[in-house]
Amino acid sequence: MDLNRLSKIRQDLHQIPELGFQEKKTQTYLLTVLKKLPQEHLKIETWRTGILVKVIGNNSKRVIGFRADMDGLPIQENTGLSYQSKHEGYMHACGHDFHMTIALGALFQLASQPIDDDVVFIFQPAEEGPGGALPMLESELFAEFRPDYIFALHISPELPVGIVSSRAGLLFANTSELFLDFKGKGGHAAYPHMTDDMVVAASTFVSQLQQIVSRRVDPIESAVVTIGKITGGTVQNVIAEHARIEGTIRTANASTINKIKTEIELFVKGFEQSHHCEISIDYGSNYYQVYNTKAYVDQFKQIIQSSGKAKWLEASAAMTGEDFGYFLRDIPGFMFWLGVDSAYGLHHSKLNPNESALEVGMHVVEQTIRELKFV
Ligand SMILES: CC(=O)N[C@@H](CCC[C@H](N)C(=O)O)C(=O)O
Repeated sequence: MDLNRLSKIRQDLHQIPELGFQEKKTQTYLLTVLKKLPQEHLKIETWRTGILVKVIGNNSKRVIGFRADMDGLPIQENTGLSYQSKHEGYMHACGHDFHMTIALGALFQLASQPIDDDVVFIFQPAEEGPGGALPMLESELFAEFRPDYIFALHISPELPVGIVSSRAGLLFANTSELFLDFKGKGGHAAYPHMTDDMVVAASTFVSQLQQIVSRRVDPIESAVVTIGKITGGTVQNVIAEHARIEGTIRTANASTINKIKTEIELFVKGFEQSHHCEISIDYGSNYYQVYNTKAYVDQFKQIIQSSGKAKWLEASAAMTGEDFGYFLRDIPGFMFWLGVDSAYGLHHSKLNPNESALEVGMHVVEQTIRELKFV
C-alpha cells in the first residue's frame, strides 16, 4: 500500500474519533476497507466494537499477533487541518488513527502475499478507557485467534520520523484511574462559616495529594499522581456542596500502586474530619505495566538495525499507560515507539504527526512479521 492510500485511510479515520466501546463508525470503516482486500486468506470476526482478522498462512504452525487500538479522546481538536475531526469535542490525540492505518497497510501486504504462519491483526477498542484489552483477551472469540507472540506500536511525537525505539523489560507504567467525589454543606457566598465549601476542600486536597508521592513513596521508586480534571459548584455566589476530582496514578512497580492507594485512603479519612465532608473513592480502570520480552526485543532490534528503513534508539521506561500490558502479561512479545515528529505531544489538541511515518510503520510491522523468529 503506498503513502497516498495510507494517508487517505488515516485522514478518514482521523475525522471520526470515538470514545472507548463507542467505535461504531470506526469499526464500519475498517470493515469496509477489509472487504476490499483479497478474501481467500482472510478470516474476519467482530468483537464488540473491535475486529479480529486472521491472515491464514500457507503452512501454518504458529500464530503471530499485531494489535492496534481504536479509540479517540474527549479533546477539542485545534490543529486547523483540512481533515480535522468532524466529531465536536473528540480527537485522535493519541495516534490511534495512525496505529489502525499502519495495521491495515501491513495487513494488505500480508493478505496479498501470506507467510507460512497465520497472522492475527487485533483492532482493539477502548485503550484510553475503560480498557478493551483485558475483556478481549478473556473472550471466547480471542481463544480462536490467540497468537503465540504479539507486538504493537505507539507513535512518539518527540522522536523524528525513521526512529524506532524500545527496550527489554519495563516500557510503560502500571496505572489506575482515580475519581474522588466530595460532599458537604453548601450555602450563601457571604456565610462561609455556615458551610463546608467543597471547592475549597477539593482544591486543598489536590495540592496536599502530591505529598503522597513526595513523602510516602520511596524516592528510588517511580510514581506520578496527576489530577487532570476538577469540577464543582453551580454558580459564582453559591458555596459548593459538591466537587469532583479526576486523575490517574502511575508507578513503575505494581506493588507501589497499592501503597499509594492505601495512603490515599488514610489521607481521605483524616481529610473528611478536618474539612467536614464525605469523600467517595473510585479507582476506575487499572492497567498492568507493559513489560517487553527480552528475546523478542533483541531480535527486533537486529531487524531494525539491518533494515535500512529505520534507525534504532534504545528507549527509557515511561509513565504512559497501555492496556496492551495485559496481552504481554499472558503472551510473550513487545511494544515499540514509532517516531512521528510533532511539535505537540500526545493528548495535545494540536498533535500533528508527520504522515510519512505511516510508510515507515507499515514496513517495520510487515518486515517484523516476515522475519522475527518464535522463541
Ligand atoms: C498511551 C497513552 O497515552 N495511554 C493512556 C492510557 C490511560 C489509561 C487510563 N485512562 C488512565 O488514565 O489511567 C495514558 O494516559 O497513558
